Amino acid sequence: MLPDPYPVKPWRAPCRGSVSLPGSKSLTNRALILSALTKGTVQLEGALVSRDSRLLVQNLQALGFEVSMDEAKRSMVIRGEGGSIPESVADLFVGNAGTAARFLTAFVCLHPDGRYRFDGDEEMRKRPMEGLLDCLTRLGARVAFEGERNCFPFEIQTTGLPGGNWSVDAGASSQMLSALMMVAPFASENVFLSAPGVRPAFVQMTADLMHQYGVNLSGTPSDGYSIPAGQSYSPGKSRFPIEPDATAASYFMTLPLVVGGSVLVRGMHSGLLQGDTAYAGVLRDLGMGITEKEDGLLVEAPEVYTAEARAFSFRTFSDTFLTLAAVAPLLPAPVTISGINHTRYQETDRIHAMAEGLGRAGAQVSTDEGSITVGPGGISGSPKPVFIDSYKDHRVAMSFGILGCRDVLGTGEPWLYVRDPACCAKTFPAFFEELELLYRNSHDK
Ligand SMILES: O=C(O)C1=C[C@@H](OP(=O)(O)O)[C@@H](O)[C@H](O)C1
Ligand SMILES: C=C(OP(=O)(O)O)C(=O)O
Repeated sequence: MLPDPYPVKPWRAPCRGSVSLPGSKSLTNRALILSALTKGTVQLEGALVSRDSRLLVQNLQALGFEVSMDEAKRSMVIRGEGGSIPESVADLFVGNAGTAARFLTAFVCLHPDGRYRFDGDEEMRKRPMEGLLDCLTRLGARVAFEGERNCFPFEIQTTGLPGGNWSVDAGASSQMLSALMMVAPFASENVFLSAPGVRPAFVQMTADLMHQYGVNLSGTPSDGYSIPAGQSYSPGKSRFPIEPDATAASYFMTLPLVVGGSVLVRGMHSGLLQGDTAYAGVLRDLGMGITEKEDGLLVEAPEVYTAEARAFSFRTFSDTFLTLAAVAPLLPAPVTISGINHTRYQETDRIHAMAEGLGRAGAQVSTDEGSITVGPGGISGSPKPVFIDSYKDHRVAMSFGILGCRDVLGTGEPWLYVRDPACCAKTFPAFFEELELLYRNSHDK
């Protein structure tokens, strides 16, 4: 059990060594859905074992699928039902997992005569579902809301999916489009699916993974996709490897900026399916050394950072904006991060959470609806401890966990405390343990 609040240990030595990452959340949860739609058994290797993937596994089990998990081996075995959903009635709980919420809502609609009740955490009850529910309703589903309209909890009555033109307003979350793409091959006729203005990165990942599972679709995130009916999913091999999580990588890639030295982030490279690999480009722009090695990405602190104001759009890899925002006060000039208005409706209002935490740490921060600007300085050697509220958001906790590694007091004594560090369990249960391991490795003489 981690202490709460968690005192982050400041580093007295430059970083050295390597780190291994958990499996990608986005790929694990997509592969679980696609595997459940195959006609055979698929074993996922290197899968993410965390709250978000467990929720998807438990819900698939509640829907009658055979799914087993070997946590130590990071392996999951799923028996697909070829596009059928065994149970016609189930009670599903999606926690605060956006992927589970959106993917499963579309997935259950494959049942020709189903009735499913959905609920989630209090925070999930506020997250956007409207575009997806509107589209599914137009396709024949009926939704009864227990509380606020277009929010969890609700009961959805399903009738199977007709083909034709499907369009979805996925501006609030690209997961709504991904959810519909994955079930579209089982519609009764060919589907043309469009979502004008969608953020493309995770949609491209969905298309790529569908290809890897043997399904034909043509198009692009911005133009829409044609998805022929009558296809079936099969990865063409019984073991399917899951990439390491590129968003999780961002924390350790940023560590040398805070403490100096270098780190090898195992398994990371620019050719992964995950759009969040683009974060490496931001670090490179800031002057960090990024070298592709055979076994991962070597990230090195530069001697000096460019002392000019910087502006970055994080629109297509916004899960990593928190990582940069947290350490921005340590840079010599202001940093503006834009394109992130949608993150106000994720695990928490992320722009607010980051601004509030950085303010507590003494940083100069300004925000508007879709951006945050963080000035240099302000993280001074005040002996007063800084307590960071995680807002139950794993990425807030992990980002500030990296900032706390800077030895601002010059004594090695903790100055930054992360409240509710256990919220990392959403995607990276061992985050603080991995950070401590790297600390020990770097401080070993
Ligand atoms: O499809 C996915 O796996 C994801 C899409 C993104 O969500 P939004 O499209 O809601 O921004 C991202 O923030 C989330 O962590 C994972
Ligand atoms: C936005 C995120 O998660 P979710 O899948 O719940 O949308 C995230 O992991 O940063």
